[in-house]
Order: sequence, then structure tokens, then C-alpha cells
Amino acid sequence: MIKFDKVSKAYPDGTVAVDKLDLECPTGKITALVGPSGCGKTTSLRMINRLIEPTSGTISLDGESTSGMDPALLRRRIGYVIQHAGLFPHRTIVDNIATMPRLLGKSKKESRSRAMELLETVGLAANFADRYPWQLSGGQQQRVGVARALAADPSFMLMDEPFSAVDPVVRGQLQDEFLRLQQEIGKTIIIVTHDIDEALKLGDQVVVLRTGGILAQAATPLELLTQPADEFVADFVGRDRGYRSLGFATLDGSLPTAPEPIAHLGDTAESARGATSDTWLLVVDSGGKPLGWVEPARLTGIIRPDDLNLSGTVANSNGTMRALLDAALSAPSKRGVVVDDHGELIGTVTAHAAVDAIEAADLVSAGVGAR
Ligand SMILES: Nc1ncnc2c1ncn2[C@@H]1O[C@H](COP(=O)(O)OP(=O)(O)OP(=O)(O)O)[C@@H](O)[C@H]1O
Repeated sequence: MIKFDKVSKAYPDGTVAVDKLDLECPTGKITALVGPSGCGKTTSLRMINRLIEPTSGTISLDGESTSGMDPALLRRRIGYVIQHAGLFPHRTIVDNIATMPRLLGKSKKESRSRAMELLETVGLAANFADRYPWQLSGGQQQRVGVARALAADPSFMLMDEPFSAVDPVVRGQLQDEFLRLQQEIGKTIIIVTHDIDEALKLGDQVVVLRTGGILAQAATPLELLTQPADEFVADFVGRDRGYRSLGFATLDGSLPTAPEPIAHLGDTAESARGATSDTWLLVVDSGGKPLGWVEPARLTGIIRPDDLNLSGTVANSNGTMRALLDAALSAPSKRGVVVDDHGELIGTVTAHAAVDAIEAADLVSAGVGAR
């Protein structure tokens, strides 16, 4: 655990960047630090690895105060990833990643083989190893930055706006990969971001700071959306809070799914018309996976792929309430398709039934993170 105990930082010019911060960042979890520009996020992060010294208060790692530790040794226990990756421009990718193992006295061969493993871990092909940073895209450089931070197998990782220098699509991919990676590595991570959606997506715990480095609220994403501590947090979390909170509430399996008539590609128009009295009929493949909807009345021959209406999204029965509602609203039949973990059809749910399930779940008083 990383713990802040009444930690303050006043810069020599008198700016109070962080003010008596009390915070616990749990072991093996991601804490996302978020807040408006200049609220002290970076200062808070850099006090952990002592790139900035606190003016007062104590920061401890697993119960041990950092103030008595040798800063160089402390930094070896903590991976650090910054915006734009901060790679050494004149070193190859593999040498960049191997920096820490080399510093720790590992042989060149051992360090290289560890670096090659990590390259794969972060989703880069082996042929990137001997390239230089300028030969990589921004997103690829960020991956290398993460690999480099992981090279010494630190228990703690500090990440300062690690995904903000890339376009939104790549950012989304990097975030997804990062969450997958964290499932495997289970590090204690603090990530700084100014983007509340990124904080809500990545954080097990989201910490909102206000200007002057004052803690506004530390909570799970669902709590933050359903129970903002005050107007500042409510404004910062933003619009559509109620709807967005559904993205953090999982379905409990007791969904009121109704059985849905089905057809298959190649079925005749007559059999399709006989299968349902409704305007829309769901088509599944031979494994029971939904493919799309057809209108039996408009079929002229057998059901072909071109006949399928693909507008409906599909909700997993273990997915989120947001996905369920979206499935219901996006289906042309207005019946949301629900599948199991293998993607096979369980049944359908109307928007009405989805809202009933949401109301029954009582998100506000549940108030616990779904992840
Ligand atoms: N070396 C310094 N000397 C004086 N003031 C500083 C120094 N570094 C930062 N500050 C001030 O401390 C406050 C907090 O800065 P910090 O960089 O921690 O904020 P931040 O939340 O990370 O901001 P951003 O999101 O814009 O990166 C700001 O008012 C900033 O101007």
C-alpha cells in the first residue's frame, strides 16, 4: 500500500501545491488521481519517488516511511511512466527497456532476454527491438515506456498522464491493454490523469483533487458517479452521471430474459414468417450466436446475410447495466439480445424490463464498485 499521511508541499515561491493530503492507495489496485490543471497531481505523484521532497507529512510504502530510504534504491522499487514515454533517444528499444535490469547489475544477455519478454508483454513484435524511439508511433513508444517501467519488476508503478499524448482511438486501445496487463501483474499503481473518463475507466479507486492540492473525494467509480461528495465533484464528474454509472454496475444474473424465436441463414421466407408474429425475427448461427435481425414480411427468398439488420448491440449476462440498456435501445425490435460468456443467445430483454432491473438494483445505495 502507498499511504499519504498529512502530506503537504509548498514550493519556495509560496505556492501550496498539496495541502495535508491523507490517502491510501491499496495494494494490487489502480488509484487514479484526477483534478483540474494545477491541482497538484504531478506533485503528489513525484513526492512518492522523491523526485520532489514533501514539505511535511509522511509517505509510506507498505508501512515503511520513504523519508529514510535512499532515493536511488527507492526509485528502483517503483516503476515510473511519463507522458511521451521519455525514452532515451539514442538507445534502441531493447536497450531502453533493459536500462533498469542493467542498473541492477544483471548481465547484458539476461537484461536483453527480459526486455524481449516485456516487449511481447506490452504487445510489440520482436522486430521493434533494434529500432530507435523516433522510428515508433506515439502509442508504440508509450508501450515501450510501460515495458521499461516493468523491467525491474517493481511492486509499485507511478504513471503520469501515460496515455494523453496519443489520439483517442489509440488511447482507448492502450487503456484496454493496460487493464488486461494489470489483471496479470497486479501491481500497486497510481495513475495521474486530467481526464475523468480515463480515471473512471482505469481506477479501482478514483481520487479527485481540487485546486491547492486538497482532497475532494476518494471513492470507487460507481460511488463517485452516484454519490459525489459536493458540487465541485459533481461538476467535475460531469453530465450524464446517472447513465454513466450504469457502466460500472454489473448484472447479477437474475435478468428477466424472455425466450426469443429464432431463425438461421438459409431458412425460407415462409418458415421465417411462421416463426414469429412480430415484425422482427432474430437470426443466429449454428452455434446459437446472434447474427442480426430480419423482417420476415420483407423477405423474398431464403434469409441471406444481406437481409440482416446489424444495428443492435449485444449484452453479456455478466456485463454492465449500461450494455443491457444499450442492447434494448439499439435493437430494431427494441428487444435487447443477451448472451452468455460463449456469446450464445440466452434471450432478450425490453428497455422497460432493463429499467426495472436497474431500479431494483438500487445503484445509489449499493455504492460499491463493480470492478
Ligand atoms: N517548481 C515549482 N515552483 C513553484 N510552483 C510550482 C512548481 N511546480 C509546480 N508548481 C505549482 O504547483 C501547483 C501544482 O502543480 P502540479 O504540476 O502538481 O499540478 P497538476 O495537477 O499535475 O497540473 P497539470 O494537470 O496541469 O499537469 C501548480 O499551481 C503549479 O503552478
